[in-house]
Amino acid sequence: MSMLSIENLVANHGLLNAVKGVSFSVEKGDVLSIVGSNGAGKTTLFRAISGVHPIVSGSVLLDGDAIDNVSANRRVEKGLVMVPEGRRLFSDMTVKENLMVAAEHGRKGDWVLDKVVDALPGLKSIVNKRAGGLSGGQRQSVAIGRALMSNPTILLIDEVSLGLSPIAIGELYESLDHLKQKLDVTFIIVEQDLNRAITFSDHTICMLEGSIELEGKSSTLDKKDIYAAYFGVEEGADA
Ligand SMILES: Nc1ncnc2c1ncn2[C@@H]1O[C@H](COP(=O)(O)OP(=O)(O)OP(=O)(O)O)[C@@H](O)[C@H]1O
Repeated sequence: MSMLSIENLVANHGLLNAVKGVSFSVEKGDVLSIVGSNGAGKTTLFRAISGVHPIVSGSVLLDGDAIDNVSANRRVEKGLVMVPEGRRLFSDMTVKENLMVAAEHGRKGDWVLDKVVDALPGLKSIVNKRAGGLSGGQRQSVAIGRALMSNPTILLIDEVSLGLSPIAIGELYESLDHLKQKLDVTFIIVEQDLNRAITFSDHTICMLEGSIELEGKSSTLDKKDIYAAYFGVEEGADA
């Protein structure tokens, strides 16, 4: 049985059909990257899986059980945790306070403040700083740290590297690689940087206009095919 199965999921924004019957499964310990151009439906899909965006039809199954009627908070308690696009930190609170909020509301487990602070780049030196004054890389570290405080079994990270400097991206992926090896966590990431997405993941899905255009093992997918799927180029056309 797959750890997470998405079956024919449909989600709208008003009259706009943003996710058009998407299906895929993720096995325990697997890393899945979702790529696709702006507006492909990646964020809406993530939000629907997390329970913060309503689904029109289809189903989300966690360990074989449909969780469609389970609230977003309960999904976090079950281990399904999302790092949203834009990080969404409490700007007036310190890093530590941001992390402790998640500890109160998430699953209990090994991931406590000291361990989280040690696991992510640069957190130690900013733990008492206000989140509002942090750089993009620092904010992303705190956002991922906050998710870890909920002791996730499945961690969805939307737009891992968007808006970050190359140095911050390098440091962040170094930590994520480390976490991937050490942690019993299944990762699903949305990543604009195709090379990072492919290198970090076991499987890749490319979305186009709300549907899955291409999917496969990251190590065997041809980058040319991914680019074609990304931009919706017809087979045989010049990419
Ligand atoms: N709040 C909203 N209200 C109306 N339409 C929306 C809203 N959010 C997204 N959309 C539309 O839904 C579609 C899918 O958007 P979504 O943000 O899920 O795509 P995405 O692949 O995550 O793109 P991006 O990389 O730009 O975030 C797009 O056509 C987008 O314009």
